[in-house]
Amino acid sequence: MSHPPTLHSPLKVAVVGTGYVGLGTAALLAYFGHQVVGLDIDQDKVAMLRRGELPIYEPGLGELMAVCGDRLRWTDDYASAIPDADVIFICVGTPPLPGGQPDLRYLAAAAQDVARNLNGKMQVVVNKSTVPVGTGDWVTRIIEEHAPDYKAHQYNVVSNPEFLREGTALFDSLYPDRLVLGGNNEHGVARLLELYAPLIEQDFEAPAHVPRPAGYTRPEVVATSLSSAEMIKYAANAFLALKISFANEIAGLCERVDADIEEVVRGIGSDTRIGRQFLSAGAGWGGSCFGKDTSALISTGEEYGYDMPILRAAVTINLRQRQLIVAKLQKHLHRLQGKRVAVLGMAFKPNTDDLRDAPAHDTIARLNELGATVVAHDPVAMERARREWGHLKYVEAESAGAALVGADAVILMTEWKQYAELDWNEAVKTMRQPVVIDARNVLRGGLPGGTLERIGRRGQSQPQPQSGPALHLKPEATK
Ligand SMILES: NC(=O)c1ccc[n+]([C@@H]2O[C@H](COP(=O)([O-])OP(=O)(O)OC[C@H]3O[C@@H](n4cnc5c(N)ncnc54)[C@H](O)[C@@H]3O)[C@@H](O)[C@H]2O)c1
Ligand SMILES: O=c1ccn([C@@H]2O[C@H](COP(=O)(O)OP(=O)(O)O[C@H]3O[C@H](CO)[C@@H](O)[C@H](O)[C@H]3O)[C@@H](O)[C@H]2O)c(=O)[nH]1
Repeated sequence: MSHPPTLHSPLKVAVVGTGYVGLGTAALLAYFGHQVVGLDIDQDKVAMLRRGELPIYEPGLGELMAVCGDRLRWTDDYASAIPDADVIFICVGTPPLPGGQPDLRYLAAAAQDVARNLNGKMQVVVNKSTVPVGTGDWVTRIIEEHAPDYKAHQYNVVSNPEFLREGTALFDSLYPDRLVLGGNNEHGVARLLELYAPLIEQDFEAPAHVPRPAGYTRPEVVATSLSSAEMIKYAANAFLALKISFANEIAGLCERVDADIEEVVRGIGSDTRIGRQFLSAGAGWGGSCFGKDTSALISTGEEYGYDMPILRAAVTINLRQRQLIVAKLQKHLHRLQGKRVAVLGMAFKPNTDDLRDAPAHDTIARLNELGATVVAHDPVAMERARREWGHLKYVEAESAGAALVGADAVILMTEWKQYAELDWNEAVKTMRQPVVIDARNVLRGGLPGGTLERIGRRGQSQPQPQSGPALHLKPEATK
């Protein structure tokens, strides 16, 4: 493991909320040499972190934290974290309310507790949570109301939205495309530039387990107004979600006209104006952000009497995509009552145990409704599913191979590397009916002795003779 940089002016940082974003922020800043305290009201989380355990599965994060030593500590006590901090990041959750708007109660509570513990000496409050435009000003007002030593304009909140992806949080944090800093608090923005200097200059030794990619130089610093920074975060996620829905819509047409979405995407994505990323057709997007943030943007539009038809369509296509998976199953198995269906992958994407808005949830729920017996497996999310998916009926499988034994069909829901690397030609021989629904377009080639359905690609509706071409991996699936 490599060593962190020697900072000329380490700052004291408090990170409020130790979810994916809070942990990523705390680890990054401590790695850069700052003194960081992570604060959470969830005492179990704090106890785990103090024991050196991670409450989430995020590759490489534990290793990075381990080299930070006593530059990184954890607390549930605002009074021990806030008064000493030069910079305070708010990273609490903003989950969706039933109407689509974000629930800002955690943010309000955190802002009040931060305010009550400020020391009146030019501390900088930074919002990293994803919030609707105008929220930063609202947080400033909360601080004005609750900070005992408030001085006019001193605490104007700075917005520093986060763009990390779960599963690759460290890579995204160490080598970001851009750093967005929004606000009219000159002192605050200057402090953030100082805090992020190692990142902006790329003046740190890359950790051995997250090497700097070839050709990467430094992030672009995008300085904006507070409102623009808040809007950038939503617009970025909405655009990525839109790209995926576009690919899925075209994939549906490909199936009907006998074209192949993978070839089409390669063809359009090689145009640099379009780009190849986020055009993988499949079960659609899930996770804690895309669904929540597209809904939040649509509901902000509604607040202003402004319709957002493109975004509404992206959401509709995403829902349709989830239904498509079971429809493909019905095409081969017809009535699903009493059929045994293996589901490989529960998390919303590989390399995370996050189950929020995972497409697998809706698939299992629908299979439950239709009376199928579900056998499910995930390399890391099984335990979390036990806690969070108690309302679903499924049998846990010990391994992917075990899930397939005696099954009438298998749905590959999450493109975990180990699923792609299964010896599929052998595995399907253990099934009662060798029907494979590849909902992430990971498997290539034919499936001798089996029936393969994919998204937007020519499938293989009948078992092929054993002499047919064997399956091999899509190259990206092994990265
Ligand atoms: N998950 C991601 O990949 C990601 C990426 C970019 C941005 N975001 C945004 O960042 C924010 C945080 O997301 P997350 O996924 O890290 O959330 P999370 O739900 O994983 O974690 C939030 C944490 O905040 C804590 N918390 C709640 N109220 C608190 C309070 N008053 N004081 C202290 N701690 C409190 C919770 O106990 C929890 O540990 C959200 O707005 C999200 O949209 C998330
Ligand atoms: O071509 C693609 C790419 C992704 N997905 C799906 O889209 C979802 C989201 O994937 P990804 O964006 O990789 O993960 P997140 O961790 O949700 O990250 C998104 O949401 C975060 C929270 O706001 C942002 O910070 C990130 O920049 C943004 O990429 C997952 O279900 C993926 O399976 C596809 O279906 N096709």
